Amino acid sequence: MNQKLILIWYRNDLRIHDHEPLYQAVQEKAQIIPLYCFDDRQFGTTSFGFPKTGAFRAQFLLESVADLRNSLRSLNPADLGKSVGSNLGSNLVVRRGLPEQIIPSLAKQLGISAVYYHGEVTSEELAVESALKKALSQIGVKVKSFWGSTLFHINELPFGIPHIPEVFTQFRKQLEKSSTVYPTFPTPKTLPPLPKVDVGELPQLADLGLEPPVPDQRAVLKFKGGEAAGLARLDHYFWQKDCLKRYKQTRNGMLGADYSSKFSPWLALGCLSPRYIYQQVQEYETQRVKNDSTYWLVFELLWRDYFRFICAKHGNRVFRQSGLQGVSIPWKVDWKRFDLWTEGMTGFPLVDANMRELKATGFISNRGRQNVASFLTKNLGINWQMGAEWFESLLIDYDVCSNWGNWNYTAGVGNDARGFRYFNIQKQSKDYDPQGKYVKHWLPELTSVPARKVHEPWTLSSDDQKRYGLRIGVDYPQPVVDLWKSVKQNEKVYNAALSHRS
Ligand SMILES: Cc1cc2nc3c(=O)[nH]c(=O)nc-3n(C[C@H](O)[C@H](O)[C@H](O)COP(=O)(O)OP(=O)(O)OC[C@H]3O[C@@H](n4cnc5c(N)ncnc54)[C@H](O)[C@@H]3O)c2cc1C
Ligand SMILES: Nc1ncnc2c1ncn2[C@@H]1O[C@H](COP(=O)(O)OP(=O)(O)OP(=O)(O)O)[C@@H](O)[C@H]1O
Repeated sequence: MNQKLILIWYRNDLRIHDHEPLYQAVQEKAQIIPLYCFDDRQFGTTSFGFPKTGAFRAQFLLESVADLRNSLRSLNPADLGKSVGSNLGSNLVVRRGLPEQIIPSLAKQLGISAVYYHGEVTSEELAVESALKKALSQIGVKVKSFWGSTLFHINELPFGIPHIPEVFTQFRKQLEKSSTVYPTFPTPKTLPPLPKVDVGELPQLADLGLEPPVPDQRAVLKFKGGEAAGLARLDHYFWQKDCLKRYKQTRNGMLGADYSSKFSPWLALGCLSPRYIYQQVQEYETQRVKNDSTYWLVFELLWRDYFRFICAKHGNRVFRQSGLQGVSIPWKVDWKRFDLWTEGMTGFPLVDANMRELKATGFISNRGRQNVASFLTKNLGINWQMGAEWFESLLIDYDVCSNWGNWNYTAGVGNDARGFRYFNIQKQSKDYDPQGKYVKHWLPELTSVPARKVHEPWTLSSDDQKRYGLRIGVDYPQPVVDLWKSVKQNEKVYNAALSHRS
């Protein structure tokens, strides 16, 4: 009898550890073809005209795919056993184009009997899945979709998708009470060799129409894509530097490598599995310490799960201007002010430092994201979708559900109807950057301004401006709005929109 031939379609699951489709195919003693397709639709433009996958994201993706190929293929025998996945004896087939065309054509050419992959929940991804299923069913190829991106498996939810609680706390409490995290799937020790097939070259950034991003020495971390780098980051954060025991106290920081885990880019592309992180947290709790901080990292991973399940529940609502809540707010499409925001030229140092960091590195902290998103929507009253698309283009940890879900929240169109909430930028600046170290890191023009003035440079007298070598309106901008007045105006608009809701 001919051996079964299974194609593993890699998507946002670029790893070999805790990978159910790969594990299953090995269990079935099948021949295996791992495939990654660079889908041109992901390299087009967003509705507001930004590159859908910008250069930082694309670079991180290319590194991750290259690392997966390394893990899957035969390396130098001297590397055997040195790192996860070295010398598995297979390879990664790489193609560029539409998966729903490439996979059926490979299936015909090679006699593939089944295609296994991790399913997604949002419309662009689902559309590809259904086109693929249709094409494969026409040629009699079996398709099997697995659930694998979250900490809690979909089968472990104490409620069906249509009944997922809208409010995070209810979601979390029910899960914590009655669900368990599945153990990780074992990493295969070896794989069958690839059948004869052209493995294909990895594209370069230029092939994807992108310029290589210029590295910025001020970045929090030299992020490198791939499972090996993701596992190394975990080892560093938990085991080498012992940072997990202080995570809850440091997680709101903005400066430096270790205030938070920085796992998000690897999680977004599936280089790290959340269940593996969970297992390591448990190990840490046994070997080192169990405290609020070790709990809190898992708590944050639950936010990630929550957004994914909420997207599965609500479909395209998360992308719509009226958001999950369905509230029509007359958002502005003010390109002039939007550009000041993206360039970090609003005149508010905390906002500007974060926006410059984002543009220069493709990453900013959670504290930063909340503040800049609040400023765009609650102070400038600008359409939150423009902000979400800007993040989509730039963030190396772009995760469709976490990004659009969090933007829904900060814009006040999410499903936690708690009214018009906003961040007081001046208070946030003083609370989270009391010495001004963060803003000075990204805004060198403010270097000599003393801490007590650095978050409100517009209040400097002309003598002080001379003393600190800073001309407001020339070297650093005047504030683009009055913080207080703008928030009050937008609150009125928001409340009026809510009261007109049917
Ligand atoms: C407007 C906005 C947009 C965002 N867009 C994204 C995005 O595209 N991708 C993304 O992964 N996160 C997004 N976040 C959530 C959060 O800011 C990042 O996950 C976090 O900053 C990543 O850094 P870290 O890995 O060091 O986080 P840590 O503090 O170390 O947290 C550990 C992990 O928990 C998860 N997590 C933490 N906070 C959140 C949250 N609020 N929502 C969902 N998951 C969370 C992440 O997977 C993170 O890696 C967004 C937040 C906001 C306010
Ligand atoms: N993974 C993704 N990343 C970013 N944007 C996405 C993703 N998946 C879907 N979208 C966006 O979601 C939007 C789809 O929402 P929209 O409600 O306009 O579609 P629709 O065709 O009207 O949906 P429906 O058929 O449910 O009415 C599109 O702009 C699409 O690009």
